[in-house]
Amino acid sequence: MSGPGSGVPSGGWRIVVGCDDAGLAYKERIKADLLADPRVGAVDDLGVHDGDHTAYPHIGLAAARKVAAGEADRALLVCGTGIGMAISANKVPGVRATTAHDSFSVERSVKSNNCQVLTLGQRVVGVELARLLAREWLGHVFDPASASADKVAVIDAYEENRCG
Ligand SMILES: O=C[C@H](O)[C@H](O)COP(=O)(O)O
Repeated sequence: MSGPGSGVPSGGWRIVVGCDDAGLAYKERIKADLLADPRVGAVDDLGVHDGDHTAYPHIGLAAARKVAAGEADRALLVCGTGIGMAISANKVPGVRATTAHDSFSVERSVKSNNCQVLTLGQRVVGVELARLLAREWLGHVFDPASASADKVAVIDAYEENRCG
C-alpha cells in the first residue's frame, strides 16, 4: 500500500476522462473534481471539447486503449446514457467497462469485476450523483486474492484464447 490512501497507486491514480457532446458538461465537472483530488496523480482528457462532435465510440475506444496499454490506471467516460461508451471500451482486449449509476454497483464493478472503466450517463443521473459516484469509485480497489479473482480470470482466459 502506498500513496495518499488505501489502495491508491504510488503517484496517485492516472485517470483518462472522455465524453461525447452529450456528456461534455459532466466530463468537465468530474475532471475538475479529479484534478482537485489528492488521490489522483494525473488526468488525461481525450475530449470531446466544446464544439467538437466526435462520436462516442472513437473516444471510448481511445480511452480503453490507453488503459489496456498501461498508460492509465482507469477511465471515466460520459455519454448520454453511458451505454455506448461501455460497449465501445469493452471491445478493447483486457478492458472491463461498465455503466453504473448507484453506489453499490460502482463498488462491485471494481471489487467483483475488476472494472477499470466506469461510464456515466449525463441524461440519466443528476450531476451531484455523478460526482459522488466518481469520488467513491476512486476509493474502491480490486483484491486479486479475493474469491472474485477466479471468476474474472475466466473472462480473461476466454479473451486470451480468442485474441491472444
Ligand atoms: O450510448 C450512446 C450515448 O448515449 C450517446 O451519447 C447518444 O447516442 P445517440 O445520439 O446515438 O442516441
